[in-house]
Amino acid sequence: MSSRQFFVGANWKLNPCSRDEKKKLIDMLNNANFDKNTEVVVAPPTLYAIAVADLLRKDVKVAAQNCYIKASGAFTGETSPTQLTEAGIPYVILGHSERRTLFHETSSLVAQKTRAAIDAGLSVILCVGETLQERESGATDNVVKEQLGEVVKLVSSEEDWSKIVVAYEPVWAIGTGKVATSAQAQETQKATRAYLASALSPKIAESTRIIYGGSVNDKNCRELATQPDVDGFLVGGASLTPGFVNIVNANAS
Ligand SMILES: O=C(CO)COP(=O)(O)O
Repeated sequence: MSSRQFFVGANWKLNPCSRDEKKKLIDMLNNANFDKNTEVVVAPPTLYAIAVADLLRKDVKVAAQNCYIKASGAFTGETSPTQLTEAGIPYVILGHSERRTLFHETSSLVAQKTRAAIDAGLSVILCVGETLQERESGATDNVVKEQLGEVVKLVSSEEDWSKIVVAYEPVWAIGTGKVATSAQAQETQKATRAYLASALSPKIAESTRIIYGGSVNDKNCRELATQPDVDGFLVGGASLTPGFVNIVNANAS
């Protein structure tokens, strides 16, 4: 049994749209019985982050879904990591595959964002993962290494890595209902930890939480949670449903 604290993140993506839906989700979270040993983080759309943080129980933290590399300046439409810190938002998701694909974020930019976020005092949920084509061609571990390698160039101290949760999210499993098997998640997450050990240090590798994301639901979460290198989940669609409570409690005995 590892000493890493189980971590479950809710990535609401661009949901919900109405105030009513938002209130329902917050009520669901506030009334839930969560395992005390699990760290729970909710990432609403940035526009709602402050309001959600105000309304949410205080043992659940709030994350933004993205931020820029600069604190301020002429960068229309962006959110600065310093502004997030000032607003009392402790976490940010970076490198999500939707941002890499739809908004053309490179691994180098994601690494710069990670550096800037940590410098501003934020913790980072750093997403990595391969496409179906990359998995089928046997490139999974190399893709994850390349994505993490850019971050390792800019972020290498033990203190900085204590602020990072790595989210392994195979692109083919996101929003498709096609969850990775627990063996697939374990294999890639074990390889990811081995990479962190060789690129940084065994100590950093051992203490960094590596979570799984991609079609996690309240049916498949318990089996995934039994894997030694699965330290939690980043949940999309199912985080908008009452089943999210069971996912948070997937590691509870
Ligand atoms: O992208 C995800 C979490 O960041 C996963 O999304 P789904 O759980 O909807 O597959």
